[in-house]
Amino acid sequence: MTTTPHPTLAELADRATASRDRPAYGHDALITCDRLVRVFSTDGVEVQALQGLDLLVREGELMALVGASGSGKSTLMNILAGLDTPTAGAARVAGRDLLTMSAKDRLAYRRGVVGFVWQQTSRNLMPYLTAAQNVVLPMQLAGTGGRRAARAERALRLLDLMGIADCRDRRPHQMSGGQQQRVAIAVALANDPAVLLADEPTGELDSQTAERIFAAFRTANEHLGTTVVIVTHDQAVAGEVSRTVAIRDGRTSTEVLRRSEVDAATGDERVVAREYAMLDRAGRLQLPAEYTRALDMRDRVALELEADHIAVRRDDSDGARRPDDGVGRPGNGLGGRATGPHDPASGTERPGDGG
Ligand SMILES: Nc1ncnc2c1ncn2[C@@H]1O[C@H](COP(=O)(O)OP(=O)(O)OP(=O)(O)O)[C@@H](O)[C@H]1O
Repeated sequence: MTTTPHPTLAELADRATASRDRPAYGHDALITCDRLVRVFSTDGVEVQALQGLDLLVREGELMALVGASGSGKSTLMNILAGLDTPTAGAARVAGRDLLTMSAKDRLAYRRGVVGFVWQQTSRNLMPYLTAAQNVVLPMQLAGTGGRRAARAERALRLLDLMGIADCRDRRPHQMSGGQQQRVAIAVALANDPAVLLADEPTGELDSQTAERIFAAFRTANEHLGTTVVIVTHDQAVAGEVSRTVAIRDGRTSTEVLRRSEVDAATGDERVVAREYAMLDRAGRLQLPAEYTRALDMRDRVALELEADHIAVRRDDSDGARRPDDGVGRPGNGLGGRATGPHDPASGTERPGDGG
């Protein structure tokens, strides 16, 4: 639609209808985090663990979340698991509003809608129960899975799917760390959850075992259709999924999408990975620190709208030119706009903080 400086009433009505009919943010996603904020206050000090995080996960996805220590990954996982509540923003999982759920709904959510696997193998399983009994337990608590024999049968099927049927009568201390994590995945799947959340599930394991755990998540995703979100530091795991979302300073910053491409000439299949920056609904974008450093961009940059892209250039205005600049690169003067770190339109953002 073209915009005119003085729209007619009819044009205004058309615009209003167009924006009303536009689907809401995340309307078709299984997980929607919309400007999610979580502030912790301890001893009068406030920590903003999540600072307006946006994330959409579609049904049936198997994706990874990565980020430096303290970036907010566990905080997000605890919220999605229904163990913690956000301070502000919106979070919906499989149609449940995580901010307004009652205590009763929250319990039902934790038992039936999400399953989780934690890093510490000991946190996932009851030490005095066998593998099969551990898998039956969530069904007993939720009153699902039918009669006793049906629950036992389902437990065995899940252990079999995870490739550890032979461990069914063993207690956790009689299994390896990798076997325990695969039992933990079976436990998390017991009530057929919509989403499986895993926080560093391979953190305590060697790389070969980690590979097997990842294969178990893939099996759950492919055979049962479960949506899987894995927080990981493990580059190998991150490299195996089709989408990796990076969290930085409590916000989603970049996304890597991988897809297979067949080389037209040789017929060989290869995986192509491409990194994207996240553009939020206020139009904010974080530039990678290595890009801004390479071009010595700081404080403010000049933007130019081109036919199919937006150019971001170093601020070469007279006031900003530094003695060591050497070559000046004046903009073309066609509609260039400089934005600063405190542009009123962008709130209090620091573009590309290098953190
Ligand atoms: N219960 C809490 N009380 C106070 N601050 C907290 C609490 N939980 C987390 N934080 C703080 O919130 C920030 C994000 O923490 P979080 O555990 O989510 O990070 P993370 O990305 O999971 O880190 P790691 O990879 O080390 O587990 C950190 O600064 C952390 O110190």
